[in-house]
Amino acid sequence: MSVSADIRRVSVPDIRARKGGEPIVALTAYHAHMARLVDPHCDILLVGDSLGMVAQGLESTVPVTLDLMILQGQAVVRGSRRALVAVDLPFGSYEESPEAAFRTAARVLKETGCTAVKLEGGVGMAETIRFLVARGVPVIGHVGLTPQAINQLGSFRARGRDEAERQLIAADARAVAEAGAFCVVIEAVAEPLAADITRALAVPTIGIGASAACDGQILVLEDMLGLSERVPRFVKRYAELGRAVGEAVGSYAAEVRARAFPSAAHTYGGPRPSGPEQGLHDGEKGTRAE
Ligand SMILES: Nc1nc(=O)c2c([nH]1)NC[C@@H]1CN(c3ccc(C(=O)N[C@@H](CCC(=O)O)C(=O)O)cc3)CN21
Ligand SMILES: CC(C)C(=O)C(=O)O
Ligand SMILES: [Mg+2]
Repeated sequence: MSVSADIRRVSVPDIRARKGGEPIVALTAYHAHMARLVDPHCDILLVGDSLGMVAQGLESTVPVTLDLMILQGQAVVRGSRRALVAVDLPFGSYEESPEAAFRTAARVLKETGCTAVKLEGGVGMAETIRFLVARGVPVIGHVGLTPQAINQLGSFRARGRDEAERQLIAADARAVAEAGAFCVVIEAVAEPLAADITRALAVPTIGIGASAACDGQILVLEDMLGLSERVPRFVKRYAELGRAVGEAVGSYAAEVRARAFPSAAHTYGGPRPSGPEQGLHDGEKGTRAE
């Protein structure tokens, strides 16, 4: 029997209640296997549209489709049990009208089983956020650097570099919070602005390249694991998994070429697989939910 049946997911009120308290830990996840590994440590798993750049090799998040977000959202919900799962609404799926946004968000909630959606934008999206929240869709706001606007912005640079732009970003954050967003992602702004916004809002702020002044932090998982080729300057690499993958695959390739793999232990009709070489299989058995 599963011991997990009584583990309740982090809820929207749980996140709201973290304002000014213990920092919120969030990471992106796109796949069931990574969700399973990350879930025990996180409050929020975001199925970010950055998956288009990280997993699809795209130059920006603009081409990411709703169908892709739903497929990966399903995988992350299946792979997790504790964290709140939120899914990014991709470019073109929500901006046209509050009604269009609701249809999109309803599909995401119904087809993935996630708890919340995230959408980019500030003052211009406040009416849409109010419309969604009034109809049972929890919304995470996203202000500062909004990557879906890359064609207007020109580059993924830090935002709020002059006072006028800082005022606009602060107004965006206030507008999405007042419209009912239960937390707000602030991307790529300097600490004083992030601190001002965090003080001004009644809901938690979650920073990415927005300093320790925020109520929580989020990073793209592949970036902090050392799997991404290039990372924004605000990323700290907590592991070098890219190197580990290269080494493992190099060993495999060398053994295949030398006919050292597969040995008898990994061949049907040979000795039963057991011992330290089989550690991966043993380990998986021990942590399965069923
Ligand atoms: N892998 C990945 N990680 C991310 O954090 C991320 C994505 N992808 N895709 C969507 C957005 C884009 N993001 C980015 C991407 C690059 C920088 C960056 O390196 N900025 C440089 C300046 C780059 C320039 O001037 O063109 C900087 O120093 O801030 C910042 C945020 C954050 N998001
Ligand atoms: C980095 C976060 C905030 C995001 O929007 C994404 O991964 O798409
Ligand atoms: Mg995103």
